[in-house]
Amino acid sequence: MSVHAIQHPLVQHKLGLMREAGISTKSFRELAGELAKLLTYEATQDLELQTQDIDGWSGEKIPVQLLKGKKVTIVPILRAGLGMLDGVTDLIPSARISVVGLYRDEETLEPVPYFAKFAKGLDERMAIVIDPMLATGGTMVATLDMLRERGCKHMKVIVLVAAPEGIKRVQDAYPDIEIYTAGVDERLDENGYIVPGLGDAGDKIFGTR
Ligand SMILES: O=P(O)(O)OC[C@H]1O[C@H](OP(=O)(O)OP(=O)(O)O)[C@H](O)[C@@H]1O
Ligand SMILES: O=c1cc[nH]c(=O)[nH]1
Ligand SMILES: [Mg+2]
Repeated sequence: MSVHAIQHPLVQHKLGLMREAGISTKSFRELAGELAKLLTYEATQDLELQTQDIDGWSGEKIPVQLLKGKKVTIVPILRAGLGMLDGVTDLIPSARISVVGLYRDEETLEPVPYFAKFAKGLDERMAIVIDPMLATGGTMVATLDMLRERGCKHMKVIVLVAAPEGIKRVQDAYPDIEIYTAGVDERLDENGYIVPGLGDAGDKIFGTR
């Protein structure tokens, strides 16, 4: 598995703004969407192209490079993953969307699933799982397990911030998966929050803090 920690100046700037303690819901939400878009650009660099002849403006046939039409499903993890969804669909507008709902139990830090609705034909699709936070990794591994159980063979992960502990947990369970992130942070605190992190991303996106 590779971890792609994107160093692009726009990515680092936007991530820096999101870390500000007093950030408004509006700004946090906007930045989450913008970062999701930039990370999607990075995560789709290996999509295959094929040459097709089209009618050009001059009346001549011209060869152009178009996407080969790999089927994609985007998988937002409720709630916080919804804050990234528009950014991803801006770049992959024809993708099917599979939604999973899991929350992290505050005491045990283990994921509790409460919703799942998947696109058809997962065995033929690349799944891009989106969630702002990869903390202990429990939620992400549970989501990848659900996809794998339904036949999905090609999965990628986009998170805004990842903790080393979460990366290791995903890596141990899914050695081949690629993770795209704006930041690999230092550690988890005693409550399982990423430090320096972003705080509770779901609460900040939905304004429920
Ligand atoms: O890596 P983990 O330790 O499993 O933690 C990460 C999960 O925790 C947060 O969700 P939360 O449980 O707060 O739910 P929410 O999106 O509804 O706020 C976050 O959005 C991830 O889904
Ligand atoms: O730092 C963290 C960890 C889990 N969930 C969050 O929203 N933030
Ligand atoms: Mg939350």
